[in-house]
Amino acid sequence: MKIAVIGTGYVGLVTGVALAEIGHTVTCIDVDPEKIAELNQGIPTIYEPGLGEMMLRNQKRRRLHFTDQHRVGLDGADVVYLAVGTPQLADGSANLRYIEQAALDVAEYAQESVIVVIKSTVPVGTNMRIKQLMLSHVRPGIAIRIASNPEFLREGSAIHDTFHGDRIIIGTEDHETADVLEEINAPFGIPVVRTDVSSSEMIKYASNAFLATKISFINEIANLCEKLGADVEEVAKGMGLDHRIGSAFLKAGIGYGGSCFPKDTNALVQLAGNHHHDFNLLKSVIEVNNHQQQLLIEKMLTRFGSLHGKKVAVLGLAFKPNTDDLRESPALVLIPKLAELGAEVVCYDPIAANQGSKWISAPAVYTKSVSKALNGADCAMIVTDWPDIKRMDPQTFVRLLHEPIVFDGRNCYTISAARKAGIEYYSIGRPDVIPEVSK
Ligand SMILES: NC(=O)C1=CN([C@@H]2O[C@H](COP(=O)(O)OP(=O)(O)OC[C@H]3O[C@@H](n4cnc5c(N)ncnc54)[C@H](O)[C@@H]3O)[C@@H](O)[C@H]2O)C=CC1
Ligand SMILES: O=C(O)[C@H]1O[C@H](OP(=O)(O)OP(=O)(O)OC[C@H]2O[C@@H](n3ccc(=O)[nH]c3=O)[C@H](O)[C@@H]2O)[C@H](O)[C@@H](O)[C@@H]1O
Repeated sequence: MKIAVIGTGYVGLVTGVALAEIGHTVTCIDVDPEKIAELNQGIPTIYEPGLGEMMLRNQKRRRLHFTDQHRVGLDGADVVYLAVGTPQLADGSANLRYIEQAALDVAEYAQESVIVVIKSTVPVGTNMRIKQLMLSHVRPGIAIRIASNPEFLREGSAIHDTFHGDRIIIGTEDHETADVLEEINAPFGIPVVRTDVSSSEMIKYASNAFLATKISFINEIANLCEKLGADVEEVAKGMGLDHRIGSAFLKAGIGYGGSCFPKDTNALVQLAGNHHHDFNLLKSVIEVNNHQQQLLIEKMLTRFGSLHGKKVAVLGLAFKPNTDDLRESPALVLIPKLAELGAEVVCYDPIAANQGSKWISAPAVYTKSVSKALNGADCAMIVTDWPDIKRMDPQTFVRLLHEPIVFDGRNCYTISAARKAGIEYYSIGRPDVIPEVSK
């Protein structure tokens, strides 16, 4: 079975590498020649634990190839995965320009009948529209079979998720196509769920929207806990033990970010609206998240009155640990706001520090040294729960900050550890810690 993957972003690259690892011959295609040049030198273009070694291994086995030429990559392919971006348009809906172009690329170069698998997250109905688009452009006699096979990997644990996923969803129009895809995926040993194309497309949006809902729900509970003197970590633990609820995605914080939850929740609201369905619940989830991203600034203003002239050490830029991805990171909201309020900002991130100035135009200094960021600052703001930040002794704040005042958007330390260290500590959904001397 010869497989082509169009798009070598997060999903395309991980899909291509994983399919090669389980024994298939895969060619990954991207329009970006620089990306392809790096990949051909064995350099992974994304930061993802475990990806680099697996990629190199399969390049050496000659099972994994990269090209910027669609003609070369699609030559003789039996199955083509489309894994291009579906970013958000100004109105919140999904931009399908890239997936349409990728489909036209397949139609142009397909020499024989082909199965086209859409991995990208696309609104319900897109697979069938893409099929029609291809059929109207392929040479006569070539059959196109379509399959929706949404991706559920998380950045930072993409390789683990791909090999240990909970399910593989395959939405097709016919059993034969589903048989082929089930056979391709069999070595993963993950349960396969066969369904129709539209339901498969909806499973992806509904899953992301539900996870985002869990996060906004626990964040609302956290905000209420602060007012009522409860501790959200205790509440989440107590709730999560009920297996009907589950403990995952109940970590309160400064809101969800990343390339998918924000865009996919907006796209689902738009999709619903296009069909005269007002998705009020999801609108509230988004609203709660937007407010949550501002919360640390509100806490700082309450504490200091004004941030003018304050030196703030921002710990973490990435939208979550183990990735250098800043897409929709709360840092993109918080850093410009701090600068606007007159604060001097120094940002630390172990991996994403050099991305800072590419993403954020507000004045700020970026460093890969946590002590450089903290040294002499008036307070620290924790945006990403990187393991090294979580493992750090809270005494470090006492040693390095001008005053040991910490605003923690990720609840990295226990209340007792903060008390013991003698720091002034404001976290999410938990009691504030004010040392006696600061009172
Ligand atoms: N990033 C993630 O963690 C996840 C993403 N998804 C979905 O997967 C899709 C892809 O997301 P990412 O990998 O993050 O996208 P991305 O934006 O990082 O990468 C897309 C790649 O496709 C290439 N490309 C665009 N048009 C092309 C064409 N016609 N031919 C060849 N290459 C082309 C671009 O140059 C780029 O390298 C999106 O729909 C996203 O919602 C789903 C699950 C997880
Ligand atoms: O469609 C996608 O792109 C992917 O979106 C998410 O994956 P990802 O965005 O990589 O990261 P998550 O681990 O889900 O975290 C997303 C955001 O939610 C936040 N989060 C997560 C969990 C939690 O309990 N609390 C919380 O605030 C994280 O800090 C992060 O900002 C989903 O988890 C994947 O299943 C999905 O494939």
